[in-house]
Amino acid sequence: MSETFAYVNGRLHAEEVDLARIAETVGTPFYCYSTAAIAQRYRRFEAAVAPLGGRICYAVKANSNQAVLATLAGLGAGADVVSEGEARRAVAAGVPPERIVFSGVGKTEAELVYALETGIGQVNIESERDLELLSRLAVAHGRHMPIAIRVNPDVDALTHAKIATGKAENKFGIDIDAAPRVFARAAALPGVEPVAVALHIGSQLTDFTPYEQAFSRVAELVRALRADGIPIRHLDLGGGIGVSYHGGPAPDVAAYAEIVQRTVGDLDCALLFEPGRYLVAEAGVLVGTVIDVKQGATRRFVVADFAMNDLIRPTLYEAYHPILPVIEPLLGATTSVVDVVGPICETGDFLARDRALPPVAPGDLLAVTHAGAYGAVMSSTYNTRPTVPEVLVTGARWAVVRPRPTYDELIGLDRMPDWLAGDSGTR
Ligand SMILES: Cc1ncc(COP(=O)(O)O)c(C=O)c1O
Ligand SMILES: N[C@@H](CCCC[NH3+])C(=O)O
Repeated sequence: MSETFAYVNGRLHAEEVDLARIAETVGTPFYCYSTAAIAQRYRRFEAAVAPLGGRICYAVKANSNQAVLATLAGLGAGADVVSEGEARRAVAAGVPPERIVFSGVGKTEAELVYALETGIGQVNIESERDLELLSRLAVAHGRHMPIAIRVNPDVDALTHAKIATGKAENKFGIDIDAAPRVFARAAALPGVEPVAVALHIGSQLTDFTPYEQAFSRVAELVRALRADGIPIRHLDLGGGIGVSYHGGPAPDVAAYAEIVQRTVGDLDCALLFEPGRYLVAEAGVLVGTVIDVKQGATRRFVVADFAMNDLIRPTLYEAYHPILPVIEPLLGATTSVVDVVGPICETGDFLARDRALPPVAPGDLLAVTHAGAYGAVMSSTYNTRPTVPEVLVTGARWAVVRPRPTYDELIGLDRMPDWLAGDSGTR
């Protein structure tokens, strides 16, 4: 857990704010983010990569709340986006368009037009179709777009299969062996200027060996491209640095920077990094209330008011998130092994399985930690549960940065077709 979440007088705080106080006001469940934790991670990453000439474009997908984006923009971050929606979020939060990189498989024509009209700084090309379409649209709009071509280096990122992106069988990027041909085509096309090689091999990397392999392959490619007369000036090395969900030593960003230096440091390229999880995962907790504690025939269940629709990572990736009581347990309290589950009608609705927890009772507050990345952004309203509100803390101040919708707002998103609405409806 981040050091900015700690027990103070036996109550879990986010910086100087008592989480139980937020719960009284906002109700549960809610996400709570710490500005200090975000800033600390950002500065740590920046200190490691700035000496290499590296810039940071925060991967908006990890947590796209406007207040989080504005916090990171205020620290100097650009943004890595994968949809027009994310680009619009970044711009609205104050990220200058020229500091936005537009990545992603399957960009639509409308999204590329948006990128051109908004002055987005760089588009990362993921296919030959992307390239041809962007060139045509750029010419039609009288624009000139710097591009990176994202290569797929066929490297095993040694992470969960659902979040590995750099193996040949994954949908991402262009096969690295085909890259020289695609770069040559890009150099010949009007409206686009291939200036960078991009890659992103996966998420939640804790062993950095795959970076070493992938970056070495990219260095070889850059030398080959330059020999072909294509002046690569930038490298976009993606994100993926993991965090320690189990509380062990955190993956060391200085060791990562050392690999970057060793593999691509002599290419005289400006470097761009797209960290997401590293900057925000440990900066967030999901707080909920225990509704019930029930003993099944073979297992004991702690049923809380947070669920898989609020934080889907345990269900989707068998991910481990620590869970702490908000009121500190007595020293030496005995623990028992429980499943922490939500109220959703799915067997897969769990936040933790076989977890040793101190005694909890209905009404107690629990905090799921390391929940700042891929938490709220992946939430849904399944079972017609209102999306979980988000709170941002700084020092002793806090604010709701995304309110919980009312049931009327939630249900009111639906529309009745005329044959069901009003007097003429037949039911
Ligand atoms: C292109 C790209 N860049 C950056 C990221 C950020 O990844 P992470 O949150 O693992 O740093 C992702 C997601 O994995 C991505 O797809
Ligand atoms: N959603 C994933 C990370 C995906 C990264 C996107 N490229 C997670 O929660 O771990």
